[in-house]
Amino acid sequence: MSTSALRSVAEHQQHVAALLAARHGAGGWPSEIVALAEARDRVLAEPVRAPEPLPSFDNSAMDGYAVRAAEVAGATADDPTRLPVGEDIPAGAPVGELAPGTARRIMTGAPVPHGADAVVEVEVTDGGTETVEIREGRAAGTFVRPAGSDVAVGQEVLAAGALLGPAQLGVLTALGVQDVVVRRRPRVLVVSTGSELAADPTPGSGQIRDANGALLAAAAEEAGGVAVRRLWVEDDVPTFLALLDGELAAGDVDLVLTSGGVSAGAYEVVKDGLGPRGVEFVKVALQPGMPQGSGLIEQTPVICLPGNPVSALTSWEVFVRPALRRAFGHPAPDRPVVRATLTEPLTGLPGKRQLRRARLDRAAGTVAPWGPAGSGFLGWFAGADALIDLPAGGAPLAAGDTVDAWDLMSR
Ligand SMILES: Nc1nc2c(c(=O)[nH]1)N[C@H]1C(S)=C(S)[C@@H](COP(=O)(O)OP(=O)(O)OC[C@H]3O[C@@H](n4cnc5c(N)ncnc54)[C@H](O)[C@@H]3O)O[C@H]1N2
Ligand code: MOO
Repeated sequence: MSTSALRSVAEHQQHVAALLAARHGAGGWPSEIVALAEARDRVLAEPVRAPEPLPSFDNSAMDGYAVRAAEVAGATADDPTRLPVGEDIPAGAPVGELAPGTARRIMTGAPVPHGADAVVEVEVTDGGTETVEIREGRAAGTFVRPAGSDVAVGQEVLAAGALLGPAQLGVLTALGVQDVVVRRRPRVLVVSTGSELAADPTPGSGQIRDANGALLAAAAEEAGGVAVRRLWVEDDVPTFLALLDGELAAGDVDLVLTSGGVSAGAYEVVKDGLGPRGVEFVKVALQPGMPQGSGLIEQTPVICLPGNPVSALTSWEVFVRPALRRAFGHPAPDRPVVRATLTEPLTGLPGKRQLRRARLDRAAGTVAPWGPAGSGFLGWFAGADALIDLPAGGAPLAAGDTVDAWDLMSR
């Protein structure tokens, strides 16, 4: 096939993205309520407003003495102010009172007593427990963290679309939020095709294990989805279609991901089975990942990836992962792309964009190609952590030239 007949990577990306974006129609991606403890890495479907202020009471920012600022205003090292010390206020103590003309020892995070309006840090005192010598004045408000000074009650603390990571789960816990409305995780059905795939852990002659099922299920989960089921089917069109129709009847799948059976051979079960049902099979100007299929079966997006495991995983990264994450509203759908310096010469392909497995040295800003370009080298992929993105037709690159690299360690 001449390269001019190939679909561009960008065009196929748009095609897959449109199919996934339309999955739930005008109503948008469905949401569900989950307990905060289950909400890590989920995407908020609705904003969260603070049900209470944070901090919830005025508290001390320092270990020191709660005082009335006016009473210590003139204190200096040469002319300190001496005050009697009342009851200690450790963190966890209830809010109390500060009698006029006194100070109370107070610890970081402990409630500032009524009457006090400043905290003098222990370092500018003599640390006394009966009486205290204050050696520097402090303006009203000093070292007091007022209630609501971080988050005001009713404030939108997190917007719809926020990803719930450590800081977000922390603030929601601090505010007493117990459950959140999040986008439902996309449900991915992973179907590996090929009569060479062994059901048994010890493959017979000519048989192999289902690497694609494992890597695509893991990829779906890494992207924020759920691999609802992982199936294998032999190269038999009626069996394949019966399996698919049965699975889709349940109506609980957002995306069917097949691998294998899409190229030019005699037993192309996916292409032969789904082509007549309206799924489009094209060749994309990409290596690895040239043969691709995409379409709808029973309103469910079906993306058909090539069988070579390196091709399947690269195709996932290029076409499916960003589109799926965009569809359910993930705020960071794309892998970060870094500009890095090649450690050795590299030449792309005349008519295809090429994604080469590579290792990034993030500190040095360098990238080393990792293994051969062919799509049969899954072992090399397993040792890589980046993909060098070589545009089609690129001139030979020398060590020291810069390239774009997709950082597969960053989400
Ligand atoms: N005459 C041509 N042959 C091929 C072409 C072509 O244009 N003309 N394209 C090549 C390219 S590029 C790719 S990529 C592959 C895609 O082939 P299929 O999608 O049809 O995949 P299969 O033939 O079923 O398998 C290819 C390869 O991958 C292994 N495989 C398949 N499934 C799994 C799995 N679940 N786990 C592990 N390995 C798997 C399979 O055994 C084959 O070795 O076609 C080229 N050929
Ligand atoms: O497109 Mo195939 O993925 O080059 O090996």
